[in-house]
Amino acid sequence: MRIHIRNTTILTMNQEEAPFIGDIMIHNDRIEHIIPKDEQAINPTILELMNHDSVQEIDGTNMVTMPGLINAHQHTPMNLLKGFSDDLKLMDWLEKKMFPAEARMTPEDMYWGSKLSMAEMIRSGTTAFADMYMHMNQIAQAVDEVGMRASLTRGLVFQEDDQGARIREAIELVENWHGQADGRITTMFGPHAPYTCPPDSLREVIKLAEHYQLPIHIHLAETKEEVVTIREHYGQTPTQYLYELGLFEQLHVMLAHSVHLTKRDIQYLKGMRGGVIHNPVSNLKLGCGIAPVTEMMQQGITVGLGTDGAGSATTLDMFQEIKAATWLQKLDHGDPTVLPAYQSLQMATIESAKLLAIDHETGTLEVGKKADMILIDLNRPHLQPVHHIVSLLAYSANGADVDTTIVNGKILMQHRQLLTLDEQEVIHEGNRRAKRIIEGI
Ligand SMILES: N[C@@H](CCSC[C@H]1O[C@@H](n2cnc3c(=O)[nH]cnc32)[C@H](O)[C@@H]1O)C(=O)O
Ligand SMILES: [Zn+2]
Repeated sequence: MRIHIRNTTILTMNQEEAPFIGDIMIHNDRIEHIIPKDEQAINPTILELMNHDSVQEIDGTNMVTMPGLINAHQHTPMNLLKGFSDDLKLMDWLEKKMFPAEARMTPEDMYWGSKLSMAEMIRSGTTAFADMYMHMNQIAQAVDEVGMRASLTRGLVFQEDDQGARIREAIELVENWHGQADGRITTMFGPHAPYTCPPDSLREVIKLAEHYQLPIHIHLAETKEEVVTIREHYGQTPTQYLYELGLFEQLHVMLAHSVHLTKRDIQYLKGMRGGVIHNPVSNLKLGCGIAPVTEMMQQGITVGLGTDGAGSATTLDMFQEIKAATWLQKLDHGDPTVLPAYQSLQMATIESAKLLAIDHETGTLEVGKKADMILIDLNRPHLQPVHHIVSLLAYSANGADVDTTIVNGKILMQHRQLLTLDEQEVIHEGNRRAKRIIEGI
């Protein structure tokens, strides 16, 4: 099965390669050819291939084709809790609203909540995401059916009883789903956060991750309160707490937030495998603070982008995260030259791919990589005139400008029509379930 994207402006996100007009040939799940226009005439095999009748044609005229966006930190079923509880401090929001609501959520709620998030993500140009939640089997099922790429983690909190059940669920997820769904699903282990994971529990999860040779996905230093709590309990910063437990010795680690870091904390993270997931909109909305993104990048730490759950994020539109990330850093440093447009797009593509340990497969458009890409329609007033495409994409585009979304060589949305899920059914089911879950909280 081949798909030929014709006459499109190609932004490969491979180093600082400038956008160019050309064609892309997809063969099954991979990128087979990327052909600049001026090379087509001298390449008869390509021309012969393009005119083959079994090729599905996509007219990419007036569209930019770029790597799909990668949301490196999500709690997808929380889309059912979007707008249910806003304007609260994190721990109040978590303890008084989220945890009670989550206690009512059934495995089927996770399936439909995750599908509602995936509908929103596909529409706004996200092709891969990292999820940390519970009842992960149903979420994996939804990912398998819808066709997205996902890194899945069973989030582990150790404040309540029956920890065994949660650990068993985490191991089942890894054993049943890692590498499944045509390789689109990968898995990690997820101790929730320093303040919900005492040392012994954290050591247990680290041992598990080392045994399975899989990464760790954890929240870190999101709020000032967390820093105070950990200092009171352990006399350390949250980062030092993780470092002393040996978290960074062998494992690939994804650290969500990492807002409140001292200079010494950043040194602890220097040279780590994996890196930091920056969630600027969530940090803004929860009043958490501004993560030291520029400083971490200067130390060579990989920094990708995520939205966090729809409970604390406002939408799952990664174009919004891109804008918030670059504009926050410019404001924080009083310097408009920090985190320029191209670098902010890299955070949402290849840098997030590195965090999910899938950058060998996706994150840039290169021959041989997986065919995960989006087509953005420039033919609209807010994206014209086209002086610098990279600036337009970083500073002007939004999720509604995405016309087509392709994952693993399969078209999930074309001309803004979702092709692998029934959007009205998902909206109906999501509403029905959300009402029950939040009743009386
Ligand atoms: N509550 C579940 C664990 C789910 S893991 C993911 C957890 O992270 C929580 N969460 C979502 N966003 C944030 C955030 O920004 N900071 C910390 N926790 C969050 C979310 O509400 C959820 O409880 C259990 O008891 O097994
Ligand atoms: Zn989170």
